[in-house]
Amino acid sequence: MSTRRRGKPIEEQVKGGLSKVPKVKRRGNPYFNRRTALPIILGLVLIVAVCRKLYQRIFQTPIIQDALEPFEPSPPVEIDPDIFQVVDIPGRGKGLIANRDIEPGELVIREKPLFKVPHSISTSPIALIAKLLREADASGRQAFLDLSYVNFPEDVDPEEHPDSVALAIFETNAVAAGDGVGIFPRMARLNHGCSSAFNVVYNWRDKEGVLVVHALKSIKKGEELLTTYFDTKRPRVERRAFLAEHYGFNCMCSVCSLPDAQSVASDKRLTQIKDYYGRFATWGERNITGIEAIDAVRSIWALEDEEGYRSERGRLAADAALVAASHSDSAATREWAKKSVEWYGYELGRDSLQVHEMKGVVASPKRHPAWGSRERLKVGGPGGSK
Ligand SMILES: C[S@@+](CC[C@H](N)C(=O)[O-])C[C@H]1O[C@@H](n2cnc3c(N)ncnc32)[C@H](O)[C@@H]1O
Repeated sequence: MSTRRRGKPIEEQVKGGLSKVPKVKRRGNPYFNRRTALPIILGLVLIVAVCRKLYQRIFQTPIIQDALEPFEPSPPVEIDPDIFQVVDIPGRGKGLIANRDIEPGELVIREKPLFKVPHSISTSPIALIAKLLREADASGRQAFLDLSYVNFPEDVDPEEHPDSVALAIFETNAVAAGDGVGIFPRMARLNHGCSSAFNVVYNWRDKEGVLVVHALKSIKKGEELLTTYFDTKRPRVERRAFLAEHYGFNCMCSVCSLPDAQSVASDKRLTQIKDYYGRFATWGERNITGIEAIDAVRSIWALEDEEGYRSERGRLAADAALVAASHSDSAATREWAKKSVEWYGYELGRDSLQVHEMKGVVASPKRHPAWGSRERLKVGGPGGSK
């Protein structure tokens, strides 16, 4: 079907209509005409460039890109091969147990995908996964087939339908990896915990083509390493329903098994955190002031401290730095950027691109790309009053 609009051809419309509109006479400028315009513009560009250089020299505020070397992934950090062991855990299948105390920010897994499936595919997923498995080497294929799976129809015999089993394994274990979804057999043994219960976070690094897992909190020897399978900032009843449907288990993590009164208090905090995130986002639409936006960030931080929720803080502090920079609050931009460096460091690694970028903001707040894009305002740093 044609998408062209019906109507008179444009020439006819112009002929009959536009020619009748009286022409507005252009005012002539004796100093600014076609002949003089180019040299004037070039002159202005030159003056601006010279002023900018002078300004940078006087105030020593090199732009972020100049202040730091361009980001290059550092050589892989060596991981202690015995940092955890894979063991059977009653009621959870296999899981990872720390063999020693682990510090926040420590790298525990760095893994290339066994294979990746793009977000949009033209063939059937079952056929694609079967093909990718055939292409994997024997040990990779075995590692994949050893993984657990759920939600397999009871009336179907797995022995007779190996391709359907492969799809179920994929659905139970695949995680986001840039432009696709990947299988990482070592990481896939991580079990789930909600809210304050998870202590490691995984993250895909596009430039390196690897998945990294860092400790978000200190983990004691003998403790289980737990990640989170989804955004758990919602009430227990909803979390459990989601996990039962998608992962086939009734969550009994330390947060889901809190006594009722404490669980209600935790649910309330998680809901409030989510609401404050929603409020914070409205600063983008100018519905709240920069001061109110920073207040929302402080409220999130305080509620998370109470809850023991530690994730996403690098990003939150980076967003607060953006608000502060937009309102030209240099001290606050730097303080929030410092927080961001610290928390991105735990969650994504001290060698991550995000830490590198936020170090640039700490070094030179006024060179934040959002600097001065809103009215001047003292919004305050993380230590300011609520
Ligand atoms: C990605 S796998 C994790 C590793 C898995 N336990 C194994 O043995 O390979 C996901 C599955 O692990 C189990 N699982 C994960 N977290 C759990 C938890 N907190 N409690 C019970 N089972 C859990 C569920 O069966 C889930 O479908």
